[in-house]
Amino acid sequence: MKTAIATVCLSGGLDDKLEAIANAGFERVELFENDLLSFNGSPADVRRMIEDYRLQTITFQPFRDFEGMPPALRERALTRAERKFDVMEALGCDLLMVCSNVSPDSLGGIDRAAADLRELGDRAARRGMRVAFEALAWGRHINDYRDAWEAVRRADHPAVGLVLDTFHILARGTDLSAIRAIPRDRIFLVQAADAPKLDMDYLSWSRHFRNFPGQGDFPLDSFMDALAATGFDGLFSLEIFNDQFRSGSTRQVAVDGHRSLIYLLDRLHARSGHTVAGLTPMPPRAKCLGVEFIEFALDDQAAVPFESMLQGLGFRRAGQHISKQVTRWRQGDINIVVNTEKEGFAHSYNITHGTSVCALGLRVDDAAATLDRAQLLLDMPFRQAVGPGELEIPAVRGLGGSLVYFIDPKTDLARVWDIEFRAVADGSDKGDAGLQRVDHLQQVMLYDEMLSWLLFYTSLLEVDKTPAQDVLDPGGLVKSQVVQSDDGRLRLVLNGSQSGRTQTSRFLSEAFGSGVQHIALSTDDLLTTVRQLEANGVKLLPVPENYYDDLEAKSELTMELIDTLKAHNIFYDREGDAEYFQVYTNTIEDRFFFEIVERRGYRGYGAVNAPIRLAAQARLGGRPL
Ligand SMILES: O=C(O)c1ccc(O)c(O)c1
Ligand SMILES: [Mg+2]
Repeated sequence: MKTAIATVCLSGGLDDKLEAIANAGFERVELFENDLLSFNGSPADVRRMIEDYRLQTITFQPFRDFEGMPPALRERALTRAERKFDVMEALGCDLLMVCSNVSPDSLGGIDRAAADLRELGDRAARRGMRVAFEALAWGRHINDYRDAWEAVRRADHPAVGLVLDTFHILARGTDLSAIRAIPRDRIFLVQAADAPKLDMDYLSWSRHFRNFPGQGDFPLDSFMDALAATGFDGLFSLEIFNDQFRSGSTRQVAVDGHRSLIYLLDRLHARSGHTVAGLTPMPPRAKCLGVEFIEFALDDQAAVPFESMLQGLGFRRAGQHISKQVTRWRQGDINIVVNTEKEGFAHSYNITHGTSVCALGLRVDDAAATLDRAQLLLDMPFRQAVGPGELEIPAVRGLGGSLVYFIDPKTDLARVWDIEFRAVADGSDKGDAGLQRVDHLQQVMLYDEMLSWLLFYTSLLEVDKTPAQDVLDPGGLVKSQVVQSDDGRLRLVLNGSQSGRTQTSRFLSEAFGSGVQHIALSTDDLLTTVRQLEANGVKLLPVPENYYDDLEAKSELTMELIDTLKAHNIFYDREGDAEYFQVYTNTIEDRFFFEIVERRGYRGYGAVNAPIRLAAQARLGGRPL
């Protein structure tokens, strides 16, 4: 397919938009009339600028309120169209996109619309141009793609074709099967957009909340299957009206757009097995086998209390890097890497962000293939100098400029701990707390970044999103979006907030950007773990008594169990027969903390407990451990 993006998707002036579009790897654009009108230069100047970016203008749009006008207004509409053709001639664009009429003056009737489109087609053809007709979901008479197609079919003109815009089709829940019967050369343009499920009028939904394929809830894959059944191989463009995108980073949104398109076509390819023109085949989404390590960047001073906290949590010093100031701490299947180097990536990360997680190591089935896929998805690979005897671990840039490393079981990467680390004696007098695995990571980000990172993870790894939730923080609402693998081996909670006073927002300002705010580690027996933590001198986040009174009122737990939970500050949640137990450490440097969980068949994250936890943390104001 010949992929493109509409200028309306992005923020900035037309020149900023075109630069971002070209830099994101697009070769074609849909030019929105407003972007031309607000540009300080002639259509010929715009044409030159577009050509300088080696872009091609595939369509000029929208042309409104055309079909079905009563005779007195019909002539005016046709004259208006001629003026657009003049502009298009200067732009070097040959396709005018006409959206269905919303005017109260317009009249219904497919034959009337067809006759108007035929006349417009004649006029376009005389100038070597074409027109493409789209049903707006809120069109006055034509608001269903099947009616738009019928009008185009009856117009029976080689210069008149159909636009399929997934928003208008999927927002109305229109049956997709009729798409399969449309001859592919009659579809002049496909516009792709996703959107969250919302209960609102079509126009507001469309103009403010569309997002890129894969970021919303629409069944785009079903649409793609129907489209592919026609053999369609033509113009395929992103057309997203989204307030956030239009105030966001032009560059980032353009890259996200291209990534979403590549991923959409990749899914089509994976389902059908057929080659998709315009798509470089790529390795499948990486199966994530777990978190191999979490690396912290610290300075020498911060490392002292941090490492003593790790000891309190039952971690043992297990290895020292062969050439760097990097220590491996271990418990169960969990590896925490403490990096206090004075140069290199972790050091610069520490200078910018303070004590923080600078890298995640993910266990995947094939690390090299994962990196290949990442590059084809326009993710940013990362390389740094590798010392003698060290491994080059494939990595890409992740949240906040941190790194995501890929480790696999089939190469030397599986032996990274043996190759790059030498064993050291521990000497800790603190007991092992029975922590087994990384259960989940919570990453905090700007609200406007959430859709970007959702797409980053879901396009690269075999993880899927669950419905977003609003969590109440004493300082405002926090939006929380989970991405996780089916088997729970990778669970990420992405949090963002539009309020400046939430824990989420404080993290962003204090850590100078997005990053990991908390790490949840799992145990098979939380009560035993907590007793050991207490023996090790670890202070857990105190939970208010009211919580347990409420728990007693709403659950069927025995008084004895509730008393135990209360005595140890354990949160509880239940889903059917599945149970969840959680405790939190106090915050470190007022922003980072650990959570310890025991899952008994439970698949959630204790969202009901989050407001109480956030309030308790806000009250404490992050007392050091
Ligand atoms: O919201 C609109 O008016 C509008 C304009 C052009 C389009 O292609 C579209 O899908 C919607
Ligand atoms: Mg459209």
